Amino acid sequence: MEEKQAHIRLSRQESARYALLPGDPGRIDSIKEYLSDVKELAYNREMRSISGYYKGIKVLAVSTGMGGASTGITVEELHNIGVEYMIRIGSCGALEPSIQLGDLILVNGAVRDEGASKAYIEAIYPAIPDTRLLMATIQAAEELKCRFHIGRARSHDSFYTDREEEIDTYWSKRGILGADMETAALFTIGALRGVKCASILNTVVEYEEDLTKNINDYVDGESVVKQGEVHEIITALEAFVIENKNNGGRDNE
Ligand SMILES: O=P(O)(O)O[C@H]1O[C@H](CO)[C@@H](O)[C@H]1O
Ligand SMILES: O=c1cc[nH]c(=O)[nH]1
Repeated sequence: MEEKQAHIRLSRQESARYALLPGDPGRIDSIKEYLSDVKELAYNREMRSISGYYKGIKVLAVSTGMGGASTGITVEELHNIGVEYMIRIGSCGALEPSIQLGDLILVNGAVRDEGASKAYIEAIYPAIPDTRLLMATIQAAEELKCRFHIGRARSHDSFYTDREEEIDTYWSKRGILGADMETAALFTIGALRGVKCASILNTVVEYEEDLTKNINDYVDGESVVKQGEVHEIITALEAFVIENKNNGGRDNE
């Protein structure tokens, strides 16, 4: 039996070609609803993992925790056990006024305003997704007919400095759609390791809305934010199906 990776506590035997990466370990429970033959694999620190099948394809779901540092560790260890495709299933605050709660952002580039990616390579290196995987997420979101936007995000390391409003205004005026904490590290470290990455963000805070405000918008009895989470999970899983088909169906069970 191969040794388990230090943090994710997984080995090659448990691995899969495809992985969903939520930040929040709690989101693993939502992902479970869409998989068959689910197995709980490990739960160490903020990294909780399951495996399961979607339309015959084996996938892992592994939470990264918050921020670039723990995301970088998760990406490295998943790469070590043979994962080739990773899609972040995240949440974000909108920086573009027209983006509504529950809208998805399919990220086509991220501002590297965090520390982890800079520990690897200078800031002029771009944080961009794998083009084909991004295209697969766009196709999947179109087929699902959910509300989505394609554009840039800003990944950051702080929530509560004295400059948050000023920073948000700055990036909002420069066409950045939303803010999260992990996408830039995922894209940068993933690309350096040859992993194909994409990031889908569900909007949980509208632009200039108070971060601590209780979210109370409901559609058909379901929170629009919860609906956005369902949309991002299905979009990512369908993107894996598209990618697998493009590769000749090599992972079909
Ligand atoms: O919901 P997740 O995926 O964790 O994403 C967002 O939520 C956390 C902050 O509340 C950060 O991790 C941010 O990127
Ligand atoms: O406003 C927000 C909400 C989630 N994640 C962020 O990074 N910012």
